[in-house]
Amino acid sequence: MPNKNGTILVVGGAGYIGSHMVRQLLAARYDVVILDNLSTGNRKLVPGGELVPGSLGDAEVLDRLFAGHDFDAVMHFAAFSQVGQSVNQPLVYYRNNLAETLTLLEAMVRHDVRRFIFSSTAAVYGEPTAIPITEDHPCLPTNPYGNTKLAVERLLADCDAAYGLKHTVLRYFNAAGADDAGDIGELHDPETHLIPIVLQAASGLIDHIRVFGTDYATTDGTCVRDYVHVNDLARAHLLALDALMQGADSATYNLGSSNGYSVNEVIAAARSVTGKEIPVVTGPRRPGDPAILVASSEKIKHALGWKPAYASLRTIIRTAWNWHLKQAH
Ligand SMILES: NC(=O)c1ccc[n+]([C@@H]2O[C@H](COP(=O)([O-])OP(=O)(O)OC[C@H]3O[C@@H](n4cnc5c(N)ncnc54)[C@H](O)[C@@H]3O)[C@@H](O)[C@H]2O)c1
Ligand SMILES: O=c1ccn([C@@H]2O[C@H](COP(=O)(O)OP(=O)(O)O[C@H]3O[C@H](CO)[C@H](O)[C@H](O)[C@H]3O)[C@@H](O)[C@H]2O)c(=O)[nH]1
Repeated sequence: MPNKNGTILVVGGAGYIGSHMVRQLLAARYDVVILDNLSTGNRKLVPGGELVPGSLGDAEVLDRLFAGHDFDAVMHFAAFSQVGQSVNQPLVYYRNNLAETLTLLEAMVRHDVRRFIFSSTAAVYGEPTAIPITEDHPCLPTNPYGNTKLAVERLLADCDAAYGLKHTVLRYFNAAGADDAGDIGELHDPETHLIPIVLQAASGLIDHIRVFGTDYATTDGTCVRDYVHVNDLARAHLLALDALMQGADSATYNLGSSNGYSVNEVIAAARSVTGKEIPVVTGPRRPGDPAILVASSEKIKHALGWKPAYASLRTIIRTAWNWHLKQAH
């Protein structure tokens, strides 16, 4: 049966969040083309659609892609996203996250594709002055990664004004969990995110989890974050896509659960879900980590009716554990 809803280019669709997006788009009967250079992604995460290996900074590849398909919209997940690495290699980050995105936007304008959904981040806010963080909180990133994302946000606003490029900016807080089927999930090498590392410690793949800092001004001294399920992130994109298809104006939304959990609380929840001991050692703060990041997601709730379906941290961890166990076998 032919797909009826449209054709979407998913850039970075072989990555963690992008692969969950591809699955939801296919389920919602969109045709999906994935552009991914597999730099941090993995072919085995791609759940369907047409994978075109290549870089979004390659104008020739883009021209061929846009000439060969009638895209209704582009979803852009491709980026490097390790904060610490961005501090040491800013040129690599500005090249990959900003310059390559410029090439993609140029191709879109050239081929008259004017709907765009962008994966931004809580890192655009920097050190928050108020919690929960609303979208009108000042944007003062504290690292090059956040700077590159904010630069793209500003570029998008200018492209809307000049070329009518309608876009939705989605500022994710901490993406976590895996699809319930257990066949796609977080697969980074090296892994830097808390929950997958905690689960590696639970299964004995690593000796312990190191807690970065126990002297923050939080209830137990460890950093507080807002964990949001990867399928909830993908569902927000579907809602944003629907809105853009119906002529919505450009908008910026936070995506979080609005609940904050400390690193110690995440470890405790993981112990309870896995039934494993999870050895912990404490270490110094990781440079650049704000003490508390918790989203207000009221704006997208009101505008698009989005609400996380995976509301509890335990449920989120359970889906990640399910994926982790299937990986091991
Ligand atoms: N994971 C999180 O908690 C989180 C939080 C906030 C924002 N984000 C943003 O969400 C997006 C997806 O994150 P993720 O965790 O799925 O990352 P990921 O590394 O798993 O996925 C990124 C994908 O993009 C591809 N890619 C990177 N550069 C490319 C290029 N130049 N050309 C083509 N493909 C390229 C990679 O191969 C990979 O498949 C990123 O933009 C990230 O900055 C992630
Ligand atoms: O081995 C570890 C790994 C992480 N942490 C702590 O766990 C918390 C969560 O860390 P993650 O690395 O999982 O996530 P971040 O909050 O650093 O980063 C997330 O949010 C950022 C925005 O602030 C970016 O968007 C980034 O891409 C996204 O993964 C932090 O307090 C971190 O210090 C540890 O204690 N030990």
